[in-house]
Amino acid sequence: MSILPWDLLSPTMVNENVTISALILSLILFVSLVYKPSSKKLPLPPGPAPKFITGNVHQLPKSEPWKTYEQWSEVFKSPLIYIRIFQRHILILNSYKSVTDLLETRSAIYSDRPTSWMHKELVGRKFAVFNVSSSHPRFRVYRKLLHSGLNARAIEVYNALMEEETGVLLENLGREPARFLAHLRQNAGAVTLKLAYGWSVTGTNDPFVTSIEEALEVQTQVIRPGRWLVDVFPLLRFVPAWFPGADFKRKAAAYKEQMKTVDEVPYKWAKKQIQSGEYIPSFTSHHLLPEEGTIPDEEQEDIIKWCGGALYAGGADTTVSFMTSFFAAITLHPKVQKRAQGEIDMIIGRDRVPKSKDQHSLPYVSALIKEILRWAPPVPQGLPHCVTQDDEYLGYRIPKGSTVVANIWKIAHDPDLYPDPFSFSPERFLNSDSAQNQLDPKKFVFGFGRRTCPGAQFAELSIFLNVASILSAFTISKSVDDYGKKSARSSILPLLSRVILSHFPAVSLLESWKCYDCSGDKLVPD
Ligand code: HEM
Repeated sequence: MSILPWDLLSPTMVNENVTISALILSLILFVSLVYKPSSKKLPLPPGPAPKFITGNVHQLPKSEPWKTYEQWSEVFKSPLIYIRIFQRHILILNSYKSVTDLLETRSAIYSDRPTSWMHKELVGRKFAVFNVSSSHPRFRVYRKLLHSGLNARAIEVYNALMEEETGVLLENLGREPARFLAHLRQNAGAVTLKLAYGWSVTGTNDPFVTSIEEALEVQTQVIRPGRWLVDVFPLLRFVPAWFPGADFKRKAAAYKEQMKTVDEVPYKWAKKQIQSGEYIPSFTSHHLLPEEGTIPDEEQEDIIKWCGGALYAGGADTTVSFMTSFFAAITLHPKVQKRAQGEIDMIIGRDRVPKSKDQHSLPYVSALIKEILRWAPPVPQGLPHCVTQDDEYLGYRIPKGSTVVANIWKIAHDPDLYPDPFSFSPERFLNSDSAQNQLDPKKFVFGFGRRTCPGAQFAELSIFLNVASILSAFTISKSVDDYGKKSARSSILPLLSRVILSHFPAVSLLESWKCYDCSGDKLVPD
């Protein structure tokens, strides 16, 4: 019969030596069976030394923080970097492996969003799709609703709408190429507002687009890390608005009103249209008038409202960023443009522009789109996640509540994944043996785990239509200045054998494009 540890403590054992040895033995056994080293003993991931109160605020650059994160990752020879902004602890993931290991494989605990007292509580955005906590019951409902409205089959309903808006974009570019950034904005606004509410944008000064853009600009200020003292000292949220120095409370109230233009104002308009019977089918009408005929209650309406608002907020800037990078890339690489046009001519011909049904029949155009997503990812540091439990990874401790940032830009320029990462080469994704192709950037540019972008398929179709149609109708080239010299700007020139349009003036592209960040000065045009 085997002796169990507690048997060894039996009072029948009289020999004192035996008792002590047994005690020691049982203690060792107990410790080896039960005791696991506490993760608190593990070190935090490395990072630059913080200051006592402000942490690493002084080391954060004003722009392109993802490049600084990459440098830290090299200095500390670690894909994981840990920093602190006042009381906020931030883990930065600089490799595809760490991002998939944590944000995908352990997504059950890495899918929350960080708390922000000013933005979420005082400005009232805690129920916005982007901000809602993964532990809130609404999270699942939002995801389900967005998935059902934006999956590959559901978006077939919107093919005609997207094709129509691409036609408007071509017309605008042809008529007024110098204002092409405004046309790209109009296109993104038109597609997302029609999708969300059935609202038709008619020009570059659309009232909904203008007020939503202004509100989203305010949001950029509100979410700036370290901007609000209340995020550092949450107790300040109880200070009344009239109290001297409580300016943030008054600002929060004003921002709250302004932010309503993102979701409440267009939602109310759509609801009125739907009630009148004169409406264009949209995400909102589809959910307010479900096929089974049930009328949504107040709570369900609130959910539809927040989801509708997320479509513009998620879809507009990202698409514009992508399209701007497309213009930059194609201006700098005329050979790429020529090859893409050759493919369009050969497969689709010249008597029509590409349609949704052509999305998977143009391999070079698809590779070009992947390369733009990689070269200039529209959301270079993703959206912050938050870990809901203490965790351990690669021998490091990751405390519960840490904000987790995925350095998408670094992954997209990792030489181990993409040899010669700063050169622009759609050929990376064109190998006839697909196993030889480099990693498809769609695996990370749309985010991770339970938070991955619900609009990815819609976005892919929308950017395919724009890219393929522009290439089929125009040739984009560097502009020629008054002295006949090519400048670093881009102009859209008509290709005589395609749609014949008049000559276009130069548009200032590269300066504005730089802020989206790609590889900057290192670019070598063909
Ligand atoms: C090229 C275009 C786009 C890119 C690169 C992109 C990228 C992203 C990324 C990186 C995230 C964060 C995911 C995470 O937290 O891990 C995100 C979230 C989101 N995106 Fe997109 N997106 C694009 C277009 C769109 C479009 C067209 C829509 C809607 C029509 C959309 C709606 C959303 C929404 C609602 C979220 C929030 C998801 C959540 O927090 O649960 N996006 N997107």
